[in-house]
Amino acid sequence: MDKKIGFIGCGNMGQAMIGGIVKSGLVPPEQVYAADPSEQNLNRVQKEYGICVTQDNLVPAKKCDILVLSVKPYLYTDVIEEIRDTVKQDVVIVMIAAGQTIAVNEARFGRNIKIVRAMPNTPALVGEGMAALCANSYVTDEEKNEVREIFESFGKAEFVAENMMDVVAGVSGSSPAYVYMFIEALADGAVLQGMPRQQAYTFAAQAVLGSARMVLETGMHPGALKDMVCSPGGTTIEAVASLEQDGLRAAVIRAVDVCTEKSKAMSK
Ligand SMILES: NC(=O)C1=CN([C@@H]2O[C@H](COP(=O)(O)OP(=O)(O)OC[C@H]3O[C@@H](n4cnc5c(N)ncnc54)[C@H](OP(=O)(O)O)[C@@H]3O)[C@@H](O)[C@H]2O)C=CC1
Ligand SMILES: O=C(O)[C@@H]1CCC=N1
Repeated sequence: MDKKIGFIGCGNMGQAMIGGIVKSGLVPPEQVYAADPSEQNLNRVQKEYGICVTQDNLVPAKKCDILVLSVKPYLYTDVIEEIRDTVKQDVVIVMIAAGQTIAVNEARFGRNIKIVRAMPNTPALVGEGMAALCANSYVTDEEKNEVREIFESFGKAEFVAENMMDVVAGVSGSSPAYVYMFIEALADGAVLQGMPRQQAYTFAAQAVLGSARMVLETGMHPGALKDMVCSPGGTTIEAVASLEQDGLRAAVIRAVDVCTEKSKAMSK
């Protein structure tokens, strides 16, 4: 891709996306820019990925064709105020913040600005991200495809209606955190039964990875895949019955629901 891609904010999500883009070879590292106040963050990405780094937000604003606003949601007002007179006329702004709507941010730019709203997740760093995208009417189909290509360079990406973005936060933006809790708990269970901790993380994480791939690659219903593991009178059904009793499903459904509601509340 012959485009310069910039990041304003180079924390957890910015670094995950930068890592994903550079590792995929979508653009050479010298076409990727990151601005952040933290020298430590900048040194890390500069050393690891060889991209251009700066503490001045106006550098990527001036140079980049696609500019990702990867700062915390509450900083959007100030950052847009800072960059809006410097960005290229036809720049595509990619907003990844939870609860930041296209309409509110169009108004902050105060002109017809191209905006793609996205909700990615940190597994982008290892090429297994999941992102939802939506765009305003100023973004051309070609530009939508370019932005999709960026997100697909480190995982899967789908365009959705903007009113789906809150639930995307609940089901894939935030859910890596719940999955890590599940992996940690699986490993704790194994440690309780005598397995060394590091080995327990490998066994737990590989079981989760393999199960996720079974869902995606076989296309089978998750319930049918679960049934294939449960031998009658065997070990698994003991564990499944115990999880049902302890409310695993209800807890997870509630977690996705409160996360989605929080994202909706942040939009107001
Ligand atoms: N983390 C995740 O899994 C996901 C996050 N997001 C979204 O990504 C955005 C960033 O989140 P995350 O990466 O977790 O947050 P982080 O705090 O890890 O990263 C934000 C970075 O922005 C820097 N920063 C602060 N002020 C400015 C400024 N004025 N100009 C430029 N950079 C600045 C921060 O520096 P300092 O620390 O020195 O303040 C920090 O390095 C959020 O809006 C979030 O909603 C979306 C999907 C998933
Ligand atoms: O916790 C948050 O608000 C961000 C958005 C999705 C994941 N992390």
